[in-house]
Amino acid sequence: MVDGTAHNPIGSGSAYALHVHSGTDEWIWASAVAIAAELRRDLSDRPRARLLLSGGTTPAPVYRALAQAPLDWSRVDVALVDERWLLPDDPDSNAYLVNASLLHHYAKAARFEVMTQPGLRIEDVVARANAHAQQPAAAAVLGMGEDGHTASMFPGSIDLERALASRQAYAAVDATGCPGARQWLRRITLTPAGLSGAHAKLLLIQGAGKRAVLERALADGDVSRWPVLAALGGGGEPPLQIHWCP
Ligand SMILES: O=C1O[C@H](COP(=O)(O)O)[C@@H](O)[C@H](O)[C@H]1O
Repeated sequence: MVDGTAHNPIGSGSAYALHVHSGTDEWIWASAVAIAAELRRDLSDRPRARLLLSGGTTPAPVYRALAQAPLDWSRVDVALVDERWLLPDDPDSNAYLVNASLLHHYAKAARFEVMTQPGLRIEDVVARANAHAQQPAAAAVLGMGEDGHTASMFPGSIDLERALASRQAYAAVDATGCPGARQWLRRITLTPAGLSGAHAKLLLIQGAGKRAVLERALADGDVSRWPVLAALGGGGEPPLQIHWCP
């Protein structure tokens, strides 16, 4: 494990811990065990625990492993770090991914707060997400794109600065300007303000390409170029736990 401070835009202190795993299986199980430990910790001293999950192409195997953790899932609220402006039954939505990969085995008993619903405007969705975010998260599980985006905070997008500066936990964003957002330009994202209350933050990444992106981001230190830096801890916040494998 490597501890690092790098250029931390948020404050001083240990900003991250890098856990290097030898291969995919170890990465899957270590990440799942780490998330389960955070849930167990919150469940031991409060009635309910909140888990924030990302979508994308990376985390599904971790969620499938996490579903097998013997926790009191009936006391767990699962919510999303971000969502594309799609309904939960759309296979390209992050809700669909979480539903398909996590909500099985023991985790079937969890309560899943989807963001989007037929008839709700994006402003309503954000208002509801902000109301739910009053409950601090036991853990926020983040991903990172090859462009350095995390959640739906995309470098070069027209709404990035507004999301970074938001005092609300969630914001509606237009990701126009960043090709990494692909065709899903309208999105809802957790903001740095929303992330700051999480009791633990994990970043799950795989592959040499993403490791190189992470190292460039840490060396550069500019959160506008590398929104993943918004996830760094320090200054009293828990360090970001980065789980990586080749
Ligand atoms: O669009 C998104 O991308 C990121 C990273 O996804 P990946 O496919 O590179 O793993 C993801 O964390 C986020 O939730 C999602 O909306």
